[in-house]
Amino acid sequence: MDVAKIIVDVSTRQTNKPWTYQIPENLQSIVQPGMRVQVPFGNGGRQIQGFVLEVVKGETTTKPLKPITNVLDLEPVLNQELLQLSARIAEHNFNFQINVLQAMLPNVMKAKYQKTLILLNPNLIDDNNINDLFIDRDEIPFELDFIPIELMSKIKHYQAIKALGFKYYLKNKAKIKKVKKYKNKLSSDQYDEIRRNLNKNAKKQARFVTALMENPTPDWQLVSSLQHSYKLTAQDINQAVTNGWISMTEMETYRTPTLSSTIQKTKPLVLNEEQSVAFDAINSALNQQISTTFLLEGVTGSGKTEIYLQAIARTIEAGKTALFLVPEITLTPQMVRRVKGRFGDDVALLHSALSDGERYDEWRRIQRQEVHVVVGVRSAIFAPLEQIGLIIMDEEHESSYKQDDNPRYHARDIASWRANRHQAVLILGSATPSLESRARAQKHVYQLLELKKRALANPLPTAQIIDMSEVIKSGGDEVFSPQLLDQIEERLEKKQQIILMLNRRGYANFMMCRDCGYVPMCPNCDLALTMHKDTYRMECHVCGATQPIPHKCPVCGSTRIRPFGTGTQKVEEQLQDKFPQARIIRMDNDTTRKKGATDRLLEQFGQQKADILIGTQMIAKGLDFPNVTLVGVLNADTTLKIPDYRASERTFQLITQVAGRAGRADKVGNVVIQTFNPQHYAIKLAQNQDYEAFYQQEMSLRKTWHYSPYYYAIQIKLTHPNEQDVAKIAYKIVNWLREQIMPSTMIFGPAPGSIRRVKNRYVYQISLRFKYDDKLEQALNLLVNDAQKIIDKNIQISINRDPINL
Ligand SMILES: Nc1ncnc2c1ncn2[C@@H]1O[C@H](COP(=O)(O)OP(=O)(O)OP(=O)(O)O)[C@@H](O)[C@H]1O
Ligand SMILES: [Zn+2]
Ligand SMILES: [Zn+2]
Repeated sequence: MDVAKIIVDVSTRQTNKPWTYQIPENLQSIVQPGMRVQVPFGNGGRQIQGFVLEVVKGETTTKPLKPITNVLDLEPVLNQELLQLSARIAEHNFNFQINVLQAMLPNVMKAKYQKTLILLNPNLIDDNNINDLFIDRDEIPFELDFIPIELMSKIKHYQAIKALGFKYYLKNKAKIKKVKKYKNKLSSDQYDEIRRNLNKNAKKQARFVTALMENPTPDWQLVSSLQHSYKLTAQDINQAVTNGWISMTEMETYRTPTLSSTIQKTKPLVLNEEQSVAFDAINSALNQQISTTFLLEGVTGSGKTEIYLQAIARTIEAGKTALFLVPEITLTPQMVRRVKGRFGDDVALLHSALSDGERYDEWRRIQRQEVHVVVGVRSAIFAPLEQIGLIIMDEEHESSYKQDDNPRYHARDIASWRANRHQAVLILGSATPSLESRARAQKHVYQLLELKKRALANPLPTAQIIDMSEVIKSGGDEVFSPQLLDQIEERLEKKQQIILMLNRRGYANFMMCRDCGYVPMCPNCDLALTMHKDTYRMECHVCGATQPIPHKCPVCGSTRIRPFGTGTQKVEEQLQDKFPQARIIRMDNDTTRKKGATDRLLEQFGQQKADILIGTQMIAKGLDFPNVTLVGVLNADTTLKIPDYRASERTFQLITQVAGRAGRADKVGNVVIQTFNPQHYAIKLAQNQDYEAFYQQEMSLRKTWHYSPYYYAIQIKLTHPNEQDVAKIAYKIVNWLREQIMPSTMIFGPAPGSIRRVKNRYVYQISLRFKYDDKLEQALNLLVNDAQKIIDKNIQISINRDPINL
């Protein structure tokens, strides 16, 4: 018998393994590894989606096997490389393999299920309300729109006596977009004759036939443009088909993402000396086809992007493909322009601002090997490119490369695995590399390439630190220091542009009663609710619970209940008050929510339709506007207060990056850094953009405290509805682990989670730190897969390697 090993679409520990199914006769020549299939699962005969990992011919089995119901693809959607990668990622990060497989594909290829209620035996039903449901049909969708909730207990009863039953459907959401196209069927002479024989009043038809006569169609043409140009209705077109004037067909088309304006074609620049040295090293690795990882450490504005582009060009010339990762969608519009400007339609885009349909179509262009270059965010690391010659990770230090939620993974690990498999070159680029990458370069695991000067030999901006406690002591403004105001005024006069950043990371926009200190909290989680002005609600960022914004304190009745901390919108208002003539663009979550908004706002700023760009950390990276000469960091230190050992690193990176937006072309740039911690080393070293000094200092602290990159970290999170139980279980697990893993591995905790309760479940954490432990991965996979069975069925365990938030 032919069988298939299949990963099924059920995310539980018990199902997280390949299941064996029989391949029925009619599917034997079709089913291949990497295809999505429909299979029955469990006792209810429920139909679900699965991924074929492996096909085994002529297997002898003792047990009867369930057969595959149907295939959902005619060709594999995942190749061998990605199938193998999915297993490796799942194991390394303690994920369910199904979640990894799904993350590798566009959203629309995820299964969508529908459940229906069916009438099995009408004779057994004596309830009129139930009978009414089935008056004109014997199957209805099992949804509240169709079934009143008060009938549920009766439905359960009839289901028990087999009068009613359920049926499950698996739907394919992946829709291919089609367009109508036409071709002429006749010769010019024939059209001419038709035209002459037309009735004198048939003016429109005459126009139509003339158009066909004068426009020969060697290829299929869009019907819509014909309709548009000659003002024809769908009926006119159908009539023409019936008359035998044209033939018509439906063809597949791609939904291509558009930008707000056209992209200028660009040519390679002549590299400066530092760039040439770096490029030559990369180029020779590309030629030798030996998998090499480069850390390209280049100060802001040093021209890293130009090196990427020229390396991509070489890769394409060699007949290979390139994968270019960028951190966040905000960075993408400018970067996309630069890549598309060089490589045009040879580029596919994968980022979250695309619609589902566009994403699916871009993915299919890659899958069919129609493009050589893919630009995308984190999940684009799964792009189904073959023949990869080059992988680039721009701003490699960015925490958004780590997916901290199911399925967990770090794009950098995957980039390195894929580069290895393809004998490809991997470039990690940044002005402020992660300490982990910089340390690997120190040990020659990565090859370090440095760009110490800006591309146009222009100086780095000079920066000034302002002590905000001094400003406030002398009666100044909390948001704008006099020094910053002076500089803004000066730039406005000179018609130069300004970028202001309000650092909101680790900064909650919550409400507080000024009289009794009451803060509105989430009823399910131990967390303050955050205010959202656009929706006029208080929202919980963890569980999504919402409430109206309170106008009166529910505890003491005071009306002095107000937002705590300053939002971008408020800062914008204050700024506009001070500089009524200034044109301001604000970029934050509220103004960039709409599709294409980021691109549009940045375009406006680039065309100098505004003087000041004010925003959250989303404006800190990658922007390249020549006329910006002043950058203001309004509150440098909010990131310093995050309870995370990376707080200093994040602060240093953020300030250095945003400061680097100033003076990138021919004008000298200035930076004003407002802070309450003017003596902090992260801030002082960011002032001079001195990455190497920061690296040295931070590394010695990390060593002292046993943190990354000296030690790896893994965090185990346990949740349970009962607070005492979770604590007891946590201690049990620690004792068990002690026996399984190497003695050199340090175990911290258990301790209550930093948020004690989430979605009504109590949280406990255990942290592990280790340099090397070859028993750990296996022990943790065992724990995660079997804990519910062995320990307690209510416990939920998640394990996070190198967590972003400790
Ligand atoms: N060889 C060159 N000749 C002329 N101009 C160059 C050259 N290389 C780069 N530039 C220009 O210098 C500016 C800065 O380059 P780029 O944006 O690539 O720097 P970057 O290192 O990626 O910066 P950041 O890390 O700050 O985003 C750009 O406007 C770019 O067009
Ligand atoms: Zn109060
Ligand atoms: Zn909540």
